[in-house]
Amino acid sequence: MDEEKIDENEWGYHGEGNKSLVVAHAQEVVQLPLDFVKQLCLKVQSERPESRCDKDLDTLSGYALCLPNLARLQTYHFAEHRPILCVEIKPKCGFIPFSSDVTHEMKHKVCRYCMHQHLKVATGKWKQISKYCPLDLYSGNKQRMHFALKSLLQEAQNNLKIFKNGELIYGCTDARGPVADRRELARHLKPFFFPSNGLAGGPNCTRAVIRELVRVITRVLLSGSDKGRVGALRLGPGPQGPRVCEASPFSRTLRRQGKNSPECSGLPKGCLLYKTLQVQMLDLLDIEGLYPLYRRVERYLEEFPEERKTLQIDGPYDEAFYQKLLDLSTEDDGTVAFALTKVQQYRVAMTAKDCSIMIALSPCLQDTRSDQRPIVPSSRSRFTFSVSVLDLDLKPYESIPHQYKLDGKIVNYYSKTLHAKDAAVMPTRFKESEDCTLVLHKV
Ligand SMILES: O=P(O)(O)O[C@@H]1[C@@H](OP(=O)(O)O)[C@H](OP(=O)(O)O)[C@H](O)[C@H](OP(=O)(O)O)[C@H]1OP(=O)(O)O
Ligand SMILES: Nc1ncnc2c1ncn2[C@@H]1O[C@H](COP(=O)(O)OP(=O)(O)OP(=O)(O)O)[C@@H](O)[C@H]1O
Repeated sequence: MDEEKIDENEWGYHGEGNKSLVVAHAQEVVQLPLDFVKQLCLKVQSERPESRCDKDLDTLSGYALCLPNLARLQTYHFAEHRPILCVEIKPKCGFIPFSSDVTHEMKHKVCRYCMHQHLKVATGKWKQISKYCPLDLYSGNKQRMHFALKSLLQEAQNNLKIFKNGELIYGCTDARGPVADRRELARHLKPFFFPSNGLAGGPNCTRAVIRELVRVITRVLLSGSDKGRVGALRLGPGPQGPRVCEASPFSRTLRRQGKNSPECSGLPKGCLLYKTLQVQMLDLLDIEGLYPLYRRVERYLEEFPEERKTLQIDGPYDEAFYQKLLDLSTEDDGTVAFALTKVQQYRVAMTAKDCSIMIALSPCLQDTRSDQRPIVPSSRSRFTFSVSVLDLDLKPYESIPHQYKLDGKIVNYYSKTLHAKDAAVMPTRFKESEDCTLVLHKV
């Protein structure tokens, strides 16, 4: 920061430990010298993935967000000398739309993530289709959750990153490939999960280590107390819409085995996944039902542009804004007020559909008690952990038309791909039946 401009009044006492005194900046946003920003840009340029380099850092504003490093443990700030593992998951939308405004039948069967995969591969964003399905992760069923996490480990895309002591050791920077392979990952993880035994290397070791990681992450994701205000956003007695996505390889395998649908355990109410899903489900109408309401607000704003502030389109996202989110009625009375409430709820839901969960784990000593801090056990180890949510800046009002177009594109492309696949299978079927006919001919 520019020394001359640093003002002590913008800083406040935060706390202190044995060695450090911690002060926090009054704003979130901090001011930076322009030269520093320019130099920083040059320094990090070579490390940026090619696919992101079309975007330049804003070197002229001189402002930046100052955030805690969530790859570090958030419950135990002064234990930084202990090794820290951090798993970042971007789970995406965990439910299938239940709105009656949905016109594409496919959207009631296959989740958006699984459909979107086909478009992403076709456009070269990723190389191959992932077996990950958010509905498996959000199912609360351990078997399904393990499958979802293993699928993320196979094909991380931008949905999984793993950091060791703050440094990225596993994940994808872009379609050109992963940062490391599973064997290398297991080598990094082994001291965390098998600290004192000489587990031999090789594929069995890799499998054992990955299994431990998957189990620990599942336990953490299912943990949590039922505190916090998100409880107020509960959408009724239980989850709505289908609980299984027809495209998930997990449910497809079960169907092939004659089991209709996998067991749905449901998520414990206090856990972060449950809370995230509740917020995502504020998207009550789906983009198809929402878009005409957005148009209504737009028409109103065209006529009364000065109202933009009163309607809190660009914030402030304060108590009054929060209170409006609680009105879950879907009965349209034709007013701008109704349309605006649904638009704002949609923006909040979209934010929750795109946020990331950071799970930081640090091995703890055998005598650490779980009433001192949250602890998750693995077979041979115990970890103290913290869970944080990242990327919660509200999705802009202006992105709604883009959402509407993208939705149509995703569904149409998916339907077209399925159709093409069916058509490709058909001639084979005819061929098979012709072969059969030949066998049955009289001789
Ligand atoms: O629309 P989606 O589902 O593709 O989500 C976008 C993300 O793509 P993903 O599917 O996760 O690979 C996309 O992620 P990437 O930049 O592709 O890693 C962004 O998070 C984007 O948000 P924003 O527009 O930058 O605020 C996200 O856009 P929003 O739809 O959340 O606005
Ligand atoms: N406070 C933080 N602590 C640790 N890592 C962070 C923090 N904020 C961001 N990151 C890292 O930087 C990445 C990008 O951050 P973020 O998702 O907030 O950017 P974004 O531009 O909003 O991305 P997108 O729009 O693609 O979701 C995250 O995936 C995470 O790995």
